[in-house]
Amino acid sequence: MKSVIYGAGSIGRGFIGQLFSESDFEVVFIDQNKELIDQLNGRKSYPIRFVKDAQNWEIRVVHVRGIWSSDEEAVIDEISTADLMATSVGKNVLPVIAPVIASALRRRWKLSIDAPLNIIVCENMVQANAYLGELISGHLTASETTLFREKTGMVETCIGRNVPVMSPLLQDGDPLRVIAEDYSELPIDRSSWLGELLQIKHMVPYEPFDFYIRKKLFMYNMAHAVAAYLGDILNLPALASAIHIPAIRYITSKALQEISIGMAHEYDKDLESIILYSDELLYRFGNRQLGISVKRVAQDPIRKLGINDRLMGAAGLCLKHGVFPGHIAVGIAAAYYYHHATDEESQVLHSYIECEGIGKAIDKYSGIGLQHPLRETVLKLYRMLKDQCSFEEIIHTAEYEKMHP
Ligand SMILES: NC(=O)C1=CN([C@@H]2O[C@H](COP(=O)(O)OP(=O)(O)OC[C@H]3O[C@@H](n4cnc5c(N)ncnc54)[C@H](O)[C@@H]3O)[C@@H](O)[C@H]2O)C=CC1
Ligand SMILES: O=P(O)(O)OC[C@H]1O[C@](O)(CO)[C@@H](O)[C@@H]1O
Repeated sequence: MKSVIYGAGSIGRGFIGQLFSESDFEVVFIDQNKELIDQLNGRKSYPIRFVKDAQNWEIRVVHVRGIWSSDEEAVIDEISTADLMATSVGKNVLPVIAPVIASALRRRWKLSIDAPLNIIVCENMVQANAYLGELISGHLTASETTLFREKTGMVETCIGRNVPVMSPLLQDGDPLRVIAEDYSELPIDRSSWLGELLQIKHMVPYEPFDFYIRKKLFMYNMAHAVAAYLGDILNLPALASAIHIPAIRYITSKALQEISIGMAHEYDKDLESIILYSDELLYRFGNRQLGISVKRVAQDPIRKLGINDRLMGAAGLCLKHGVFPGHIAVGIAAAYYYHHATDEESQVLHSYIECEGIGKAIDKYSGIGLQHPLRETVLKLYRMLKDQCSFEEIIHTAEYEKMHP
């Protein structure tokens, strides 16, 4: 049985590749990084080093090879004959790979391969599966779109394992090595899987799935983002260092408390178990060995400030249930304040704020218009950050705003 993974980066190699390989699939990676592909083809295996507190241990992922994404004919050939597929390229890259997947599916139908192809879409986004499905349909005719719906499962998941961007230090002498957390569950939305489930190690089908995807994005990713944007203000390179700063830990844990209440109400879940998950997150964020950088977590602030993404999506859910998300608002203000020479989106955001002002920016990018209940709070907090107020003053304001929404 053959699996194809589009994207041989942190999650491709550091998570999905391992699970597919350990489930006895051959793993074919597609990536634009030619050097990486050549190395995978030369060695047919790679190491994953798991790090936890002071311990670490290594496994070897075997039965792998690679295809360079510019060799489009080979890519189409591999996808058209795959038994299972996943993507882990980043949300912004999905429009680039969609036409190639469409061509591969067309080839598959021409070859009369009748078995459904399930594509697990491993990107940090609510309904990334539907999004990629629409992008693919955009390259198919009406009758092909019908075939697409009948024969392709666009599978929704949420990735809980954290895998850093690999630096030479983390690679520790092997460019193929990936460092990872040992968290292994791969939850999927059962209703989006077509046909009989394949046996994939650690894959757990859930139905309904909404709770799981929102728990990941609005709790894990939201809290990670809050800590990262605040950590950047202190020029901290490592996320683990940020979360060990008492004021940042306090704001992040209060933001988690806000969304925990929102989530418990929205999904009629036991608050205690959600709070336990929040505590687990704060602990996991402190894993220094994992080498997660502030820059990686903070990257692409425009995407992360989107109305349904981790910050505004979480804030919206809180407001829906009568919880004023004053501490999540600190994260939103800090994301608008984020400005890095190497982060394109932060450059665009910064220029827009310079020209049009922060008021117009929060309306345009996060839908925080004149009537929005968070508007005054975000504006106030943003200005405080700009005036270099201390985190203690920011916390004081966030708490005042909570009491006087
Ligand atoms: N790293 C993590 O801990 C987690 C990441 N995710 C999500 O997983 C997805 C992938 O993230 P990472 O693996 O961290 O990113 P990454 O940057 O490490 O990997 C992406 C890979 O895709 C390749 N790529 C980019 N454009 C391509 C193209 N046009 N054709 C072929 N290959 C291309 C890159 O060369 C790279 O190897 C993202 O959507 C991310 O939000 C989700 C949860 C955890
Ligand atoms: O991958 P994105 O969407 O840029 O978001 C980064 C977040 O995703 C992760 O890679 C894990 O979900 C974290 O490092 C961080 O919280």
